[in-house]
Amino acid sequence: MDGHRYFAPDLLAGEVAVVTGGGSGIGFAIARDFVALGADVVIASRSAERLADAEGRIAARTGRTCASLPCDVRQEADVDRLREFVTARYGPATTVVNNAAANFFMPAERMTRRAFDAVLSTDLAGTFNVTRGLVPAMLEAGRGLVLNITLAEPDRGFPGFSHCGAAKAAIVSLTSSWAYEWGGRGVRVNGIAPGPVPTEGVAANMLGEHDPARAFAGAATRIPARRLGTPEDISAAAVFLCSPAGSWITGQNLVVDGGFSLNVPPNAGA
Ligand SMILES: CCCCCCCCC/C=C/C(=O)SCCNC(=O)CCNC(=O)[C@H](O)C(C)(C)COP(=O)(O)OP(=O)(O)OC[C@H]1O[C@@H](n2cnc3c(N)ncnc32)[C@H](O)[C@@H]1OP(=O)(O)O
Ligand SMILES: NC(=O)C1=CN([C@@H]2O[C@H](COP(=O)(O)OP(=O)(O)OC[C@H]3O[C@@H](n4cnc5c(N)ncnc54)[C@H](OP(=O)(O)O)[C@@H]3O)[C@@H](O)[C@H]2O)C=CC1
Repeated sequence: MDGHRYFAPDLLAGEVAVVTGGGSGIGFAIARDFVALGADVVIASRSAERLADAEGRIAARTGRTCASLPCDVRQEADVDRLREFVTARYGPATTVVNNAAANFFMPAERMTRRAFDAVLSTDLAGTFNVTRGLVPAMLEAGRGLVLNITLAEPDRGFPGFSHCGAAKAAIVSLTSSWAYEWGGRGVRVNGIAPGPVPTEGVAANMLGEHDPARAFAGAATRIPARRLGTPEDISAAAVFLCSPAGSWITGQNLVVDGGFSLNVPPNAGA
């Protein structure tokens, strides 16, 4: 079920959106639904093969095309190329979704500096690089949107994934600072904090030796809504925040998690 069926078909017409990590998981759903709702979309990540496959799947599902460009968000030169590509193809970006991320299980006492840097440079510096590259044109135009994919309450920590927790906490802080600094110039900045969504990225990088099916089933029992999230749950919130319906919302970190972050015991209120 695609999230776009809840929205007017031309809701995002006129928007030029860049979705990093748009070739897989949550980013793919956001890109697909933005395309379906009339936006011009460029998906960007490292793997050209993954991007080409995603472009094909988006065209098949929506009947509209998008564009893609290989881009490592850690590299400022790649982001410069991305800005030039988007501008030549569709005009300056009006929306950026900072979704690309890296994360893997690693006990804190075993974490090397290289492992820490691998995650911080992708998640935090990547979000900075892409936003810094694309926002000046938005400020010049007097309109724009930045949407960061974050984590619920990252200041409470993320045991086993402390590098990712630190990066996401910093991104939530950037969300507030940017929203304040750019609010008067027509640029809104928000976050979405997803709860557990069983993507391939999570299965491949976050579960260690655990069997993914068992781990996901166990996680579902700890969610008040009694189900895991879907990429469509997250893309529906992204569409809302990036549409005119969200025009007075800025500086927020919207938690979309079926109540997971409430820490309600599985049988409470049942
Ligand atoms: C139940 C529901 C729950 C649900 C839980 C709900 C909350 C989820 C919150 C967030 C979820 C996500 O972000 S999910 C997104 C997951 N997706 C991804 O991670 C994208 C793909 N990831 C990757 O490509 C890689 O993991 C990535 C880190 C980027 C690799 O980058 P690099 O190529 O620069 O890194 P490398 O040079 O290979 O390695 C750098 C160092 O990092 C270490 N390293 C790299 N990958 C590693 C790995 N998988 N496991 C251990 N260590 C790793 C290496 O050992 C190196 O350290 P040395 O050994 O010292 O040299
Ligand atoms: N799934 C979940 O439960 C949760 C996810 N999140 C967040 O949601 C977002 C999406 O996660 P999800 O869909 O699960 O994971 P995926 O692994 O599917 O997505 C990660 C994407 O990031 C891209 N990427 C990784 N490194 C780079 C890089 N250096 N430059 C450009 N692109 C890169 C990958 O593409 P490529 O390999 O081609 O570069 C991939 O498409 C992330 O920000 C994640 O932290 C937050 C909370 C929960």
